[in-house]
Amino acid sequence: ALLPILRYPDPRLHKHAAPVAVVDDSIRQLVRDMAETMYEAPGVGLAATQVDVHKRVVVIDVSEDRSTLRAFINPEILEKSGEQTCEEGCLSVPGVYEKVTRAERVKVRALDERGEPFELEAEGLLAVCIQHEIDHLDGRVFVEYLSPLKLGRIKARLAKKARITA
Ligand SMILES: O=C(O)C[C@@H](Cc1ccccc1)C(=O)SCC(=O)c1ccccc1
Ligand SMILES: [Zn+2]
Repeated sequence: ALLPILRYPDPRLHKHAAPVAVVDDSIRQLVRDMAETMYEAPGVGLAATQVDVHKRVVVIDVSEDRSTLRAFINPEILEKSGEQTCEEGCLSVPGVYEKVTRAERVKVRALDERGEPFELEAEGLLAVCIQHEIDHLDGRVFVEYLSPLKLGRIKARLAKKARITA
């Protein structure tokens, strides 16, 4: 099912997600709904926080042909190296694309949809996306890395847009 995506600056985007205790059918259904929502947006990633479910679940698909869905449950970054500055977007902050500097490579450990632990070394957009999504689980939104001046302008623009659509 398509899930509604919270829009910044919704305070629920700043809640800290709780670890998943058991990867059961309800978590697998959440992964399916998040994947459907991500592909429809469209996006290359989605964190459960963004659909107001405060559990540590992330889906990512950075493949060109949108055919490689990856689920990360209770993801943890084990190692980070290098630096890269990448233009990022966010489904919770529509229409805003800004450069953010993050680690170039990450080694991440997570559970898959079967509840099996796995480790993945990622670089490029996949590494950027993993860091962006884990930030969501920790209640962080990428625009908060920008200067206060830029963040102020973004908030003003979003507030204006919200007023018109309201
Ligand atoms: O808000 C999110 O987590 C999704 C976000 C993930 C992300 C994108 C780029 C850099 C870092 C993190 C998005 O997917 S924004 C939309 C987007 O970038 C995109 C959409 C369709 C095709 C390719 C990219
Ligand atoms: Zn985002």
